[in-house]
Amino acid sequence: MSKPFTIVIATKNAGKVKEFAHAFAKLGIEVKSLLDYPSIPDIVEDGDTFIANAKIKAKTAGDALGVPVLADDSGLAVDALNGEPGVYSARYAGEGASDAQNNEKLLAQLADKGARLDEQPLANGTSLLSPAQFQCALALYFPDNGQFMIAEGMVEGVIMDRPHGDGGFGYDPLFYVPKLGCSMAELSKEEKGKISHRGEALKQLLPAVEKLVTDTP
Ligand SMILES: O=P(O)(O)OP(=O)(O)OP(=O)(O)OC[C@H]1O[C@@H](n2cnc3c(O)ncnc32)[C@H](O)[C@@H]1O
Ligand SMILES: [Mg+2]
Repeated sequence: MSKPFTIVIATKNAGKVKEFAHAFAKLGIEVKSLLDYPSIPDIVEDGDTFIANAKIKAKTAGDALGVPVLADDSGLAVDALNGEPGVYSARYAGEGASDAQNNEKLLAQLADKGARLDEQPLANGTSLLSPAQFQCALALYFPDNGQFMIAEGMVEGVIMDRPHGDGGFGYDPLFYVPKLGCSMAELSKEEKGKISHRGEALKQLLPAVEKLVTDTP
């Protein structure tokens, strides 16, 4: 049996790695991440947009490893906070902040603004605070010709005043998905992948990744 194709994802986020591994496993593709290549130094994400940061991560890792690399830059845009935290989502509560610290800061900022939707609270007493979107940019970089393929995805939700669920990562426990009637953290990887910003972007790049598999000797 031939060795499975491995794609490198330029991320150190274990939650993203699990989601990509789940999606690619169905195609018989294995996933490696920057957690497997500790010799690649931390990448400075100083772009103004998700696309710019995804390109920086994919190019840095792709040039270092000499193989095509996929990178994900993503985040949460909250209407009541004028689109914040946006590209600062990972470091909202400061450089190296944990998911719990970022979630706490998000709730504190929304409380400061007195953000609350007029609608009835959810059945479990939870209140809805502000519409929000998860956004994702993916960049697939080819070091042999310096070209990128880019895809974007987005999912609409509403920030709740308390966390629900223990799946996913990041802001998932605070992100209510109206069309499913639960939080993003209450979904399985399969369910999240079908509706998420990352799932939507990945769907667009899958044909290119499959071509990579068939073109690689
Ligand atoms: O840069 P890498 O190494 O990929 O990992 P990161 O966690 O720093 O990733 P980003 O720079 O793209 O920052 C995205 C942040 O946005 C949040 N985020 C992105 N996608 C999410 C998702 O599917 N669910 C919950 N939160 C998400 C989460 O807090 C991430 O840390
Ligand atoms: Mg990052």
